[in-house]
Amino acid sequence: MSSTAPAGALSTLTEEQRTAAATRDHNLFIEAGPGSGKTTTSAHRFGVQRFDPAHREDPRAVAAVSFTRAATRNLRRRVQRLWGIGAVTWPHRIVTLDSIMHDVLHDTLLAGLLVWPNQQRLWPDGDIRLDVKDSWTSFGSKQFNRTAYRLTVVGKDVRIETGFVAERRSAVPITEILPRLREGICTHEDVREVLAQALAVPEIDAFVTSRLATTTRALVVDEVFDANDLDIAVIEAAIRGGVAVTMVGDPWQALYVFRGAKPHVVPDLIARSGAVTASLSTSFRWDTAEQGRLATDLRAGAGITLPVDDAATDLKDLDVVLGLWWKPLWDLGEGVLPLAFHGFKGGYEEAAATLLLNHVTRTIFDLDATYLNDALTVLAIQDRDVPRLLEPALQAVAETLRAGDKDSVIAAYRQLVEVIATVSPRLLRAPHYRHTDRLALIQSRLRYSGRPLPGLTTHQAKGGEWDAVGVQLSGSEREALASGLSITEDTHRKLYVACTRARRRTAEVRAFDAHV
Ligand SMILES: Nc1ncnc2c1ncn2[C@@H]1O[C@H](COP(=O)(O)OP(=O)(O)OP(=O)(O)O)[C@@H](O)[C@H]1O
Repeated sequence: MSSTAPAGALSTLTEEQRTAAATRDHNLFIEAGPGSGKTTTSAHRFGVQRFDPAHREDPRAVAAVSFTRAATRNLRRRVQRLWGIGAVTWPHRIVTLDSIMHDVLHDTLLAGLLVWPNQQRLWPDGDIRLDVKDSWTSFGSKQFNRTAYRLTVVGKDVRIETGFVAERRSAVPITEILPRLREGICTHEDVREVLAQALAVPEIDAFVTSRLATTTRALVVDEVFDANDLDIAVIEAAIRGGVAVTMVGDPWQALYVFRGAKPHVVPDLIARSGAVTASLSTSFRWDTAEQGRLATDLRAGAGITLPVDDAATDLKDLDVVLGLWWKPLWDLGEGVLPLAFHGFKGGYEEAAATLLLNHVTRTIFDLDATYLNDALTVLAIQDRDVPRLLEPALQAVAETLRAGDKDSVIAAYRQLVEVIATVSPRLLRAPHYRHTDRLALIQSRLRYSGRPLPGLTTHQAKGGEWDAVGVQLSGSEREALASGLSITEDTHRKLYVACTRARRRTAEVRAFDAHV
């Protein structure tokens, strides 16, 4: 294994970026606004620490974590481009924080500090292998029901508690879940639940701290303002263990409050860690004075009004349209093709339509539909190559839609049902407007005379940049921009992220009838 870093990897950085990437300060906080090179600098810092000659013989890992797979992939790609493929060979790695949590829980079970339900029978030779899934939907469809379960830590035992919630809601019934839990299968959510309780036990907390210290010498935490309580507890355990922790983020771009992110407590974490702050003051994103001014004004809380583009006529000047929600993006008309119908709910018909949407977005934009993986999981399709293998069959469905009128939607739906039956055990229901409506949405985009623009929500756009960005706004979002954004408001931060993705120009996009 080579320990030599590519020469001159830092030469393209500004003085500020270079200092942040190469400083010998043990704990570091890299603070910066949009486009100032946070990801670029994180990728450099990862390599500097990975190839540090002082640690040539050190067996411990340099790790970088982010909160989403997309952000992790982006950082890994940049590190490999800068430092070569060998930069992330074992034990060094760039993974989601969920993956670190899984490792930590696994080690805690292996050390005998926690005992999984049915552990003796499951892994009699002590070779513990939890099988952690994204969700339960690959094992059964969501149904309206009241059954619920929770994993609790009682002494050393992980126990399964069952019961009922007050209101029926769409969820996989626990009759599908309980046998799997006893087979050592669980979800990332379960891992988090167990770990959060386990870390309250001083002996386990001490074990996790020392485990992190003995396996990891440096940790880069990307987008630290998206951390929730458990994330913060694990980062803090690493700091206590003496791991060199670099925290990178912009408090204005914290978007994951719905997943429990606590952007307001991160400054305390940084203060407690004794991290030195490195600020990156120059943004490389803005190619026009207008876009630079917009970003500065938004951050200063000044009111702004975006120029308005007509969704019927002006889209050709844009590269992408962003919105806070999926549905209003579809409402902009056939010139915008969003990468998802709505937040993924887990139905079979929805998953089938998502596979078709993915075929269309791949063909037109070379981009995956946002919930492709969820769709494959729900349809119990293990082979991730299936979307590629289905291309000719899905193209035939798309042709039926493109060539036909409204009535062809039902024919296309039946055709799609047959295609899915070749790769999935799930049975799709007969045509119903709730299922065929999604195909009608795709049909209008296929029949559009021009090339539609991709529509993304702010969450998908985070970390991305384009020349010209259209933003879809509701009345209250427009008013929020006009009266000035506040960093403490979740919606305002989403608007801030949407309006700071463009290099050259940001415009509001409205459907034609919204003008009158
Ligand atoms: N020193 C530099 N010289 C030239 N271009 C740079 C430099 N640093 C970063 N860039 C470019 O600036 C753009 C933004 O960089 P990057 O994505 O790292 O910023 P960021 O702070 O992570 O952005 P955001 O917070 O908005 O996601 C990229 O196109 C990157 O290549």
